Amino acid sequence: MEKLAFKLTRNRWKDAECCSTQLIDGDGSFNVTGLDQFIKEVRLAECGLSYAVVSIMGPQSSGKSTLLNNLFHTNFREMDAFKGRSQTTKGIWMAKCSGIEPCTLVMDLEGTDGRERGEDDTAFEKQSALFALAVSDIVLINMWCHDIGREQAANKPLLKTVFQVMMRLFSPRKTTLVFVIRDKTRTPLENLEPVLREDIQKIWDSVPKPEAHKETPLSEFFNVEVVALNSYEEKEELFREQVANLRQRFFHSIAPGGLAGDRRGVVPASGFSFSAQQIWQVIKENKDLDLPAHKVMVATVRCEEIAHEKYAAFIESESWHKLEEAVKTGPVSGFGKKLNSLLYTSLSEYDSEATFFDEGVRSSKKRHLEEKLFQLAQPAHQTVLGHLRSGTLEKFKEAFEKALNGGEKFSVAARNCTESYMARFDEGYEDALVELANWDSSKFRDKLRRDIDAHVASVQAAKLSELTSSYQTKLTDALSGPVEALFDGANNETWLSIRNLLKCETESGVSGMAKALSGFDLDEHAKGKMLTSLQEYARGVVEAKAKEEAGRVVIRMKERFSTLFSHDSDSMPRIWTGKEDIRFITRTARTECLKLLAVMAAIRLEDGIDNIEKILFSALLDTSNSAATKTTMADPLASSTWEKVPPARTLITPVQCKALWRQFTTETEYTVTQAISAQEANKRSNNWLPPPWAIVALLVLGFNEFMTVLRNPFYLAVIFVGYLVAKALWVQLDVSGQFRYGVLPGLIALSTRLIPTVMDLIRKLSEQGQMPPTPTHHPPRMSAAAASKKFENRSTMSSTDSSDPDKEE
Ligand SMILES: Nc1nc2c(ncn2[C@@H]2O[C@H](COP(=O)(O)OP(=O)(O)OP(=O)(O)O)[C@@H](O)[C@H]2O)c(=O)[nH]1
Repeated sequence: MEKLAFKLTRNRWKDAECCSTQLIDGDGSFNVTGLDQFIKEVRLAECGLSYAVVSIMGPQSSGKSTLLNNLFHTNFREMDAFKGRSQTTKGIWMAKCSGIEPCTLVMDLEGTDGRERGEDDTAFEKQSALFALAVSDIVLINMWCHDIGREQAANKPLLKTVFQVMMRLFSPRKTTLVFVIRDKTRTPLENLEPVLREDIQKIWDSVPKPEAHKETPLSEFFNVEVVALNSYEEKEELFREQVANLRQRFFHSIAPGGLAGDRRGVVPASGFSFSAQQIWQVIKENKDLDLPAHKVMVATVRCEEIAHEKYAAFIESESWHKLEEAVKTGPVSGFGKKLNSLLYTSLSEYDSEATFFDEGVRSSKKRHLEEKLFQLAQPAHQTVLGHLRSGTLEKFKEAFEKALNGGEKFSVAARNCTESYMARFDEGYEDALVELANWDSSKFRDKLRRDIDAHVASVQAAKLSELTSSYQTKLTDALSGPVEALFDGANNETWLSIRNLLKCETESGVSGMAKALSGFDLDEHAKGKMLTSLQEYARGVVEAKAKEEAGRVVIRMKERFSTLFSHDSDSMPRIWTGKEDIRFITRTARTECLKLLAVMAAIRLEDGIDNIEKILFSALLDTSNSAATKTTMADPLASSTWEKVPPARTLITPVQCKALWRQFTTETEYTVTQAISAQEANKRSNNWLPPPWAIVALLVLGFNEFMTVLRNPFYLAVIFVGYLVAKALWVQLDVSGQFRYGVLPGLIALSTRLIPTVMDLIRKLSEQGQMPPTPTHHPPRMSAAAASKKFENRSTMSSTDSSDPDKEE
């Protein structure tokens, strides 16, 4: 039905094309589709504000369509003259005036006073009149010439209606009313017009007006023009001529001074369809029509629509898709310009389409569109900046590492690389800058700067830590071994030597590190702190070593005691022959051990004298300080602190010293006892002669037997042989050696060795008896085995009693 209502017809006006559509049907339904199609066909949207709308009102079958078709070369349906007067135009029709500039639309309204609707049905008449007044710039009022001055004129109710509804338009636009007098009589127009104007004024005066317009003249609302035409039916030629003249007045009707009224309420052409729909809806709902508010409303809706269209077009555009995809994979060269151009195109399209709408609405909707577009595009921009930031950071790291590996000073490398890569970021930042959006993306720059600084700081921390630990290792190596060696030979000069060593090594380490630190961008405070820390570390190494040595002081003391006790002044091992003064040796060794204990008792890295050694000697070694004295005096070691030595520097407290000394003496006592035992045994072994009284008694009592033996050579020989045998057995059995450890062990050892030794002797003697006499005087050459055996025997003999030369003989 709606499709049918729209027709594109080639009318009788030769080459001109005329479009027309039924805008509102007889039932008051608005033909939205038909109108939109019509607007598209006549390309009304492109007209902006350059278009005009003309309507015609008048009694039914008064030749309205005929007039419009002749005047605007349209193709409205006309009544067939031969069928009689009946209604042909239902509702409101619209067509484009052909050949008139600017684009002029004309509306043919259903005739008033129609028999088809019945006498009382004036609702549609009023509605269509109000619609025509709200939408049109020019309203033609078609009237019969013979109705002028008549009380019962057909157009009187129509005019009343027009004036009444005009009051319902808030701040209405000034409309031009062109009264077209049809079937002009011979009465000249000059005479007819005053009568008509009088009629119009009367009607105006009779119309009830709101308080605000009580005194408002007609001219405030309308420009009244009067035109008279001869009868179309009777004087067609003349009619056409007059119509052609009238047509001229519709050219450039919207220009200043043109036929159209003021243009205050005009809506842009692209909003015409929506505006017309809304006006009709308001009229149908019988509400007051506030044209200014309506204009804003139309602007709002249309601007919103345009903005939405532009936004959708932006999203769908291939350029945007490409750009959006490209930024996902990495930085895009010229991103800012590309995005800016896309945004600019979209916004300028909006501007050009919405240009004729209310400025306030237009700007606000543009801002909204901008916001939406920016919101859509900003993530892509941020992605680009994200790529730029992370890429720059990675490149910075590489360049920085390369510069450091190339031997550049840390601070110089850090400064140069930072400046260079921040500048590169700024270039990329500029490239990605979207002028229209002017997004504040400084946070990316700030973040990059923070990341670079953090990286530099972390590398610096690592390098400094590396440097510190290298110097610490150097100091540990330089101090640990020497300090241990110094403690090993602890004496009164030990701590002085340690202090000198510490000072020397610390100074060397600190100066080396200070030189290395000059390459870093450190303030004096931080530098000083690091150097102090190194000094403290060196001191710590010494202190730790001292603590470690103090922990094993008893072992050290025992070693020292053992060395001094068991070796003489030439470091030769002692043999306890009995001549040694064990007491003196023990005391000397213990004195040295006590010195060691005194050295290890406290850390002495500062100059200063303490009396630890004195206290230890007086308490532990001084023999004059007898037990009696000790009982009367307080024990100087019954304390947990040393005088003049703070607890932090104390390694072994007095009480601990006492306990350690006790442990030491107990553990070394056995060595001393062993030495004493060895000495006594030695003495015993060397003292085998009987006591002198026994010798004297033996000589006195055995004098006669002795003389008998001396006088008898046989006895002498037997005694001599017996002596030799006994002597051989003594040597073989090492009798003196066996009895060194006591009588019982000596007897047991001898009993086990006696028989084998006797057997061996007999065997040797028998071997010597069987040996043939030597042919020469030279000593016989011994076989290797015999020589070896002899050597063995000699060495056995010498080892058993090397100190006794008689035995060897
Ligand atoms: N007397 C006279 N008749 C005319 C004139 N113009 C047209 N007519 C005739 O009037 C009749 C109605 O013409 P339309 O143009 O259809 O009139 P209308 O006002 O459009 O009719 P509706 O649309 O039905 O209201 C036709 O028969 C025309 O020939 C004129 O100037 N004088």
